[in-house]
Amino acid sequence: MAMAAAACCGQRACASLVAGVATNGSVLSRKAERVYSCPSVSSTRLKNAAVKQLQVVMCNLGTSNSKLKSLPEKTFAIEALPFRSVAQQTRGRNLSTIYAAAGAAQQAELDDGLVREATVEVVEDSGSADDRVPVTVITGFLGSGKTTLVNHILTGKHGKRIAVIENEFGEVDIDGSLVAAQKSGAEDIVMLNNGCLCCTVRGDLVRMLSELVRTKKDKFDHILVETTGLANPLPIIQTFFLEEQLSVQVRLDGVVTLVDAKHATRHIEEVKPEGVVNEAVEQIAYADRIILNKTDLVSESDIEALMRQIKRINALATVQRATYGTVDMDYVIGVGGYELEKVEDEVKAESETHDHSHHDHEHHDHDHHEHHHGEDHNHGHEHGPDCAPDCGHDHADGHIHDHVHDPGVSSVSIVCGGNLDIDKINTWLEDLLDQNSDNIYRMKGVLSIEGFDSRFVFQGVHALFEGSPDRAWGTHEERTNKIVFIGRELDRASLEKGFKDCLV
Ligand SMILES: Nc1nc2c(ncn2[C@@H]2O[C@H](COP(=O)(O)OP(=O)(O)OP(=O)(O)O)[C@@H](O)[C@H]2O)c(=O)[nH]1
Repeated sequence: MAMAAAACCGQRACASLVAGVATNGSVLSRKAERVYSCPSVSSTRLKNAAVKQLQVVMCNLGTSNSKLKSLPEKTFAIEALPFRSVAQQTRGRNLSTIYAAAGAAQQAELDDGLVREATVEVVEDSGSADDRVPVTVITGFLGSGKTTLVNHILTGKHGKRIAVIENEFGEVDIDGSLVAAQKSGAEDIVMLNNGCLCCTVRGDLVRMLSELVRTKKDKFDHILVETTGLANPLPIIQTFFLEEQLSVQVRLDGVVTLVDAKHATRHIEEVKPEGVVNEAVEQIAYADRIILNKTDLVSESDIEALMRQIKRINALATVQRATYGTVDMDYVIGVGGYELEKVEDEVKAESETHDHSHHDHEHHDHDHHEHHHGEDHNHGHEHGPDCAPDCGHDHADGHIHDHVHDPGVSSVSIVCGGNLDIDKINTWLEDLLDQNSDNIYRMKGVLSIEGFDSRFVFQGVHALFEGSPDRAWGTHEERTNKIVFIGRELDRASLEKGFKDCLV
């Protein structure tokens, strides 16, 4: 599934919950089976999709007819800021762009770049499988067991042919570190050893992936990328969405992070100078799957404490204990960490493990300092993540609170029933990403929008954001909103209040 990306949209990225289309400012019933949100990433899929009916939905001011007409037949592009409803746009807040083209025949009038009328009906046919090569990024602090896991995967009985890109600093002893890999006959092991993937050799990663796919695509089914122990996963993740050419060849299947049960706490708790990232924390925060490795070296209580610490950072990823990276292949391959179809499972699993009604998330207590926003208007108490939005304190009044919130990386989950007003949730999410996308590492959610029969799912990495209508709510299904943020300096109370203010 494609993710909208800044590079391809030419503006901050975007996706659309806008499934309904409107005339005269009113929202009509949704007709889209699937709304794609990025032209470049999904082009392969789109070419294969059976477009039943497709008309121009909406056009940004300034998007010319010729631009739309120049798109090849049976392709379309949609770009939009999150959750922006047609009503809002026609009121002149021209932040979104949704445009589509499926041959000129059904195009709506576009003379002045505004939408007159539109419907979208795109039906994905069964032959429209995504044929991009999946890539798993394996990360984890120095010595956590990454190569051991790679060897385990390469020697496993999964029937997949795997290529490996291995990033090491300096000289690498291939014979030593990847003996099993070589014996197992991995399709390709490519070394990247002149720097770190997340910074100096990112261009090399792009070239290598492209080259592998271009020359040997029929020789393997999956690519593993093993990062250095000090890599920050974010630039690597972004590469898959922002490099347009690459994004049509490969797709990021997931980030798997190894955590060394013996040493991780020390690394996680290390206080870094201002502006310096703590790689161990970042690696956990961006993970889709976490392997708590080397559990043979620590006690049960240490494992449990570390589990809690990991969950506070990343409430979305599943965590599995292991020794020598021995986990089921399904756990690391075929993760679908960026697929909207998987969002529900992840968000559901998270919400089931937490009792949200009691706000029982603990502080992410490493790397903390009290965060005083001022001394002169001290409310005489501290309130942090445990403080409910309706606690009676004004969270949004611009007053200076003596206010503790978590300056580290943590997760905030919000679960609540009720329907959301599409305009309000649009605006809230858009403002949130506008103001805070640097701090919001990942977000996933399932939403219930007033007036819509279908659920809406979305997921994002910083400003990269993708959303889509999902299946219809069941007749007896409770319409519950679930949303999970992972990020830095998340203010739980403010997020909860902002979200709940969007309820009708
Ligand atoms: N006791 C124990 N040792 C392990 C386990 N997993 C891996 N090791 C050992 O830990 C050492 C480091 O493992 P690697 O797989 O090389 O770790 P890495 O993350 O690739 O290391 P770097 O590339 O240096 O960051 C090796 O000696 C492994 O045999 C485990 O579960 N238990």
